Amino acid sequence: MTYTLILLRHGHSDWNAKNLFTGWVDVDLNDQGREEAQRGGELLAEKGLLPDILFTSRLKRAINTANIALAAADRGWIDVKRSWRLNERHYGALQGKDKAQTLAEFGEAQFMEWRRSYDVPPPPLPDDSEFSQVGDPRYADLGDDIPRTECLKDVLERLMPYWESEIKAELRAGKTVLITAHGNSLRALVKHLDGITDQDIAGLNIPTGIPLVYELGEDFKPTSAGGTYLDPAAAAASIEAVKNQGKK
Ligand SMILES: O=C(O)[C@@H](CO)OP(=O)(O)O
Repeated sequence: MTYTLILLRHGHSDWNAKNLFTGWVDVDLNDQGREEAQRGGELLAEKGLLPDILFTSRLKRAINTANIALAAADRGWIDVKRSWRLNERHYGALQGKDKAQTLAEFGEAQFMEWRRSYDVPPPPLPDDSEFSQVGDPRYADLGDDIPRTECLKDVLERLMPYWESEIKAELRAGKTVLITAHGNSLRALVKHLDGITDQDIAGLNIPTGIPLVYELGEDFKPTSAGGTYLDPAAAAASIEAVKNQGKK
């Protein structure tokens, strides 16, 4: 008996196109992102991988990717659970900043430490910043625990309780689970699933809009390390593009 878990990173947003750090800022998909979501859903339908339940973050680029993909697979009716624990990593004071300008200003080592190190968060975002989420009603349940910045380790720590209690329960019940989330929240989950080291996770990037399927054993370990992208060639090209963000 294996469990089927499908991970889908949202398609391109307006801020991906503008090359800005996004984090918890609620930016919507652009036309390219909507097309990616449509293709993602078509791939699911082609392979007969039909989700029974959807988990998303509370951010509209993930919510809308899921809506479009599930409509394309005629699964728009499945139950949905949303959590801030699946949100993108809070990018702290980098939210809203241009990636190329940040690279030029701080140099490659600092830029990559902020982007991809496991345990070094960017400086915190002041509460009065236009890019802060403090006071946003959708995070009222977090009170003053709402993040002001996060490193990948912080994301893993806030994601794990949700994975353990909510997501695993649906897998255990035999449901095909779709998680539609973000580059860094999915990197955290993949790190956990594949047992990737704190060092090696720096080199792992998740492509936009391409379903990544994991078959998990009863111990929730992948039967095939790294899972399977439903369009491997498109995944490889997108991974390269994500890796090189900033170098434009
Ligand atoms: O800006 C962000 O929130 C993320 C994902 O788009 O960027 P990065 O890949 O640089 O971590």
